[in-house]
Amino acid sequence: EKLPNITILATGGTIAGSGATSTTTVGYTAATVGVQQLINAVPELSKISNVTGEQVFQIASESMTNEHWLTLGKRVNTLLAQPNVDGIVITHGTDTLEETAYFLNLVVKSRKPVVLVGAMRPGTALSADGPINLYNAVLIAGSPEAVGKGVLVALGDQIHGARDVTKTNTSTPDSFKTPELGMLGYVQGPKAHFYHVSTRKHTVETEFDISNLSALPQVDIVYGYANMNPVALNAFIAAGAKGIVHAGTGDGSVAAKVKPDLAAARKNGTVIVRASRVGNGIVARNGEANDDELDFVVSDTLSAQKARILLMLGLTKTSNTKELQRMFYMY
Ligand SMILES: NC(=O)C[C@H](N)C(=O)O
Repeated sequence: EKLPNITILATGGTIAGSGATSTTTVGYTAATVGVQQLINAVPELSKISNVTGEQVFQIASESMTNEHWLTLGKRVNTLLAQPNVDGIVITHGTDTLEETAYFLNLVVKSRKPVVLVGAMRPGTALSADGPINLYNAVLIAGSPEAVGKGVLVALGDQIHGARDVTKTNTSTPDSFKTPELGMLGYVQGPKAHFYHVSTRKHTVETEFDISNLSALPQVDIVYGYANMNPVALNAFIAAGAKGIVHAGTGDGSVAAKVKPDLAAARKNGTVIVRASRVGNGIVARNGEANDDELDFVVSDTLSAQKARILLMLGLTKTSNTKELQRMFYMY
């Protein structure tokens, strides 16, 4: 039987981290180990695939930028256009892994599997989770069942979809979950078992094209809380934000002290997306604010950090808020 050809793109993170002792599970250094060493640590990979490694970046994922995303997205598209590449695995820090996954879910132009993988413990730790997670990710990326399912995330023997997965715990190994909307499946056997797919469009079905982009429009997030004031919002506007995601309290509610400035920002041309800090549920259009009158967009169920990504990509196509709202209900 012919083994699938999988390219591992390494970007850093804890999966490439090392600590002082085997019990160092916090306070280690992320992004120290190179891609070949990650591959060598899992000799079982050669039984399930022909793996090739490529070091794209070597960073902790809290330092991920829009420019990193454009570089990574273009590299993924170039590789997947080659007939001798069957799938891609991306090793990544877990802090922004869900954001990179969702970005790629919207801009990868291929049905071939793309699987992001990270670890909550550095490779030097007792029960390091990186090696088994990497093995699972390569297995998924080489599975015919993973074709056409959008960008996937592999941690803890589970398969998650890029749109809905999120990091839910600062430090425990079971941190990655898809609350409420549900994960896609398991790795067991060793085999990828799928049970769910998202109904939202992704990869080859989207209207986004990054091939000629060297930057993305500036979009920032303002966070809602009791006693909130409009200082951060206005600072972002003054710094040139083309879009603002308002991570509001509850169903995306906006404090009375902030609403006039948010409305003014929209009148002056900034696109406003109302999201929620809650983490689950739909932000109701014309619920906690009169979005039709204020000309705001709602995030649907996207978290603020993912709404930021969709708004940036949406703004590369249009600044029409009806069109942008359509995208938030489509992706
Ligand atoms: N577990 C991790 O990977 C956390 C690390 N700070 C990162 O995102 O790069």
